[in-house]
Amino acid sequence: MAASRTAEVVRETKETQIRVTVDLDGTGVSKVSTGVGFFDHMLESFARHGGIDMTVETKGDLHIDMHHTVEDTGIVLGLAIAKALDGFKGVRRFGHAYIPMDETLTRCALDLSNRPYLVWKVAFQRPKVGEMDTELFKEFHHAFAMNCGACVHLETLYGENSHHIAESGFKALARALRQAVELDPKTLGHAPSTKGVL
Ligand SMILES: O=P(O)(O)OC[C@@H](O)[C@@H](O)c1cnc[nH]1
Repeated sequence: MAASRTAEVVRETKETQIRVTVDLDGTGVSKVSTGVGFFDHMLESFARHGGIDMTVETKGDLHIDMHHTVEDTGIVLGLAIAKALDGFKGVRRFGHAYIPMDETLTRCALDLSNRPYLVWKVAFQRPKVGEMDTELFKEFHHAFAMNCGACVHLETLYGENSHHIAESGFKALARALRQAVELDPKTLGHAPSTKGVL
């Protein structure tokens, strides 16, 4: 019986108080509450398409703006997934996904290298989606990648609608991650790296 790949991370600052739980071998059931409706929708989509059971409880200083809420949630979600992966042993390590949403096509390629990096080739035609500033989506993806230990390349190949561009990005990240965290019989028991450790 494989060890459970679950984790809980709690992070409290003067700006945000966040609790995240993940189960990497779930079926994408989520309970999300950040105080930002569109962001909740994106995180629910991330859980569903990542096949990750997830709870996200974020209380942030929204009276200032949404920046801390969105960025810090990305930090804690990244930390929780890295904690559940427990040294990346036995996983595929690499994942990629192409996600169409109507007129939009987005690509994500991801490496659980433990050398975190973000290549962001996503542009929006509108400053907001719902009540969210579109500039915050990069903040989330950057915070997530840095704290998950993932090298993430996310690119909108083409698209117009800002909802589709944002959501296809969360779906592409989720589907690429889902592939990367799959257990690989060829790497069980050791890290998938020629240097012997990630
Ligand atoms: O996961 P789906 O793409 O089936 O739908 C999710 C929901 O976001 C969908 O209603 C949507 C369609 N266009 C923008 N959003």
